[in-house]
Amino acid sequence: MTKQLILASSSPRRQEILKQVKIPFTIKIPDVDESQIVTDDPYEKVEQLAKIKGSYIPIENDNNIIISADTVVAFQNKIFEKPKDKEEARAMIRDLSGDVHSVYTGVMIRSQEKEFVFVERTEVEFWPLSAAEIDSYIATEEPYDKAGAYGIQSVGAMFVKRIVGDYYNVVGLPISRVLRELKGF
Ligand SMILES: Cc1cn([C@H]2C[C@H](O)[C@@H](COP(=O)(O)OP(=O)(O)OP(=O)(O)O)O2)c(=O)[nH]c1=O
Repeated sequence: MTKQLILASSSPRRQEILKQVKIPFTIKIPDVDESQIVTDDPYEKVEQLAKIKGSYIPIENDNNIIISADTVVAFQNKIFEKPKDKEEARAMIRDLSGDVHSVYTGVMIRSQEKEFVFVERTEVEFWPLSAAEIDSYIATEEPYDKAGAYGIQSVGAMFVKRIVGDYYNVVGLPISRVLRELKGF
């Protein structure tokens, strides 16, 4: 029997990535309070949030497979989620400027029989950025619905000098690992 994939995410980027690999899926949006996870460890944070999001969606039959994810940016000992305003976005990009940070995405894959959770990390290096570059970027809509206040897939691409790891992990869904793990379901 064919499996029915359900993406438990409101993120348009995660939807786009899954569409790109031409797997049919439906969307259900988890309504969870992300602030309930209080930890200084980015790995633990995305792992736990992916689990909470994935567990929120009910499994209706044994064909259902649910995929959920959570992404954060980690720089030194700080975790950057979505900036709440312009000042926070500016502070995040300033911190990331001229330095290397990590992007962590936690993923949960869940069926009636089993569940599997994993975390991927991608290293991203930013060019040193001028105050004018940062100001013109935070004046756009782009930073505000993205962890770390930038989108590598959009205008934020101009900040990126180098990455090590899966590009799609930065955008919010490490698709090649997801596809590999799905074979076990
Ligand atoms: C670093 C980075 C993050 N992001 C996005 C991916 C995620 O959508 C978002 C991090 O927020 P998340 O809380 O992981 O996800 P979400 O709230 O957008 O969606 P949902 O919880 O419903 O699944 O940041 C980019 O689009 N590009 C980037 O370069």
